[in-house]
Amino acid sequence: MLNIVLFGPPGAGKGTQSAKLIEKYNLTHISTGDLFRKHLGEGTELGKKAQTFMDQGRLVPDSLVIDMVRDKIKGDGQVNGIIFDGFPRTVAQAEALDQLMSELETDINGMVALEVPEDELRNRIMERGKTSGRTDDQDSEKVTTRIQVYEKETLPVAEFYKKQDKFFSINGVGSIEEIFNNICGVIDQVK
Ligand SMILES: Nc1ncnc2c1ncn2[C@@H]1O[C@H](COP(=O)(O)OP(=O)(O)OP(=O)(O)O)[C@@H](O)[C@H]1O
Ligand SMILES: Nc1ncnc2c1ncn2[C@@H]1O[C@H](COP(=O)(O)O)[C@@H](O)[C@H]1O
Repeated sequence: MLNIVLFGPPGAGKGTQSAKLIEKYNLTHISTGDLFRKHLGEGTELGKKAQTFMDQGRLVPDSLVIDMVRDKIKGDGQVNGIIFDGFPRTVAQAEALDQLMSELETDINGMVALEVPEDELRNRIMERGKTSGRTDDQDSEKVTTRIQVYEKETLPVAEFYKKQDKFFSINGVGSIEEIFNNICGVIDQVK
């Protein structure tokens, strides 16, 4: 299996690049944000529990996220590999993912981090908010909270993968194609 964590702040381009990567490498896409939005749309209990946190731009509690990812992976059955997008977002989630990978007798090949300056992130998110229907995209204060939460709670996850020699940084500014080619360069190295 080829398992990649696509990492970066809100608006860095993880979803955009994931769509291209799953096609090229025949992988499964697990975006915890997309999964929560699906639960929200279907009005499930999990969706209701996640909504308050998502509306405020805060992280959904680890136990809910980890159980959802475990169910998704086990439910998907045999796959070629997985692109994780927006997960893990805390060190506890990263530890749980390692545990999950070992249960499946596989491992994370690498983390690819998209680096994008804050001004550019804000522009991208506010632009996306015009059409995404995401309430957390349309309010500048919520965007600020999401970026602060990323810096405080999520950036330490990069250290977790650096310690395992699995961290690769990519410039996330430029054309989508150019960034894609650079990510593929890393994946071809770790696969
Ligand atoms: N290289 C790029 N240059 C300019 N805009 C981009 C680039 N890549 C993606 N975008 C745009 O920026 C916005 C955010 O991209 P995307 O949704 O892929 O980010 P994300 O990291 O998945 O965000 P989030 O974590 O908030 O869901 C989208 O509107 C997308 O079209
Ligand atoms: N891995 C996650 N941990 C906690 N909370 C999460 C996680 N993934 C998504 N969320 C919640 O959903 C929104 C939107 O996520 P995007 O990745 O930006 O689509 C996020 O702000 C959290 O509230």
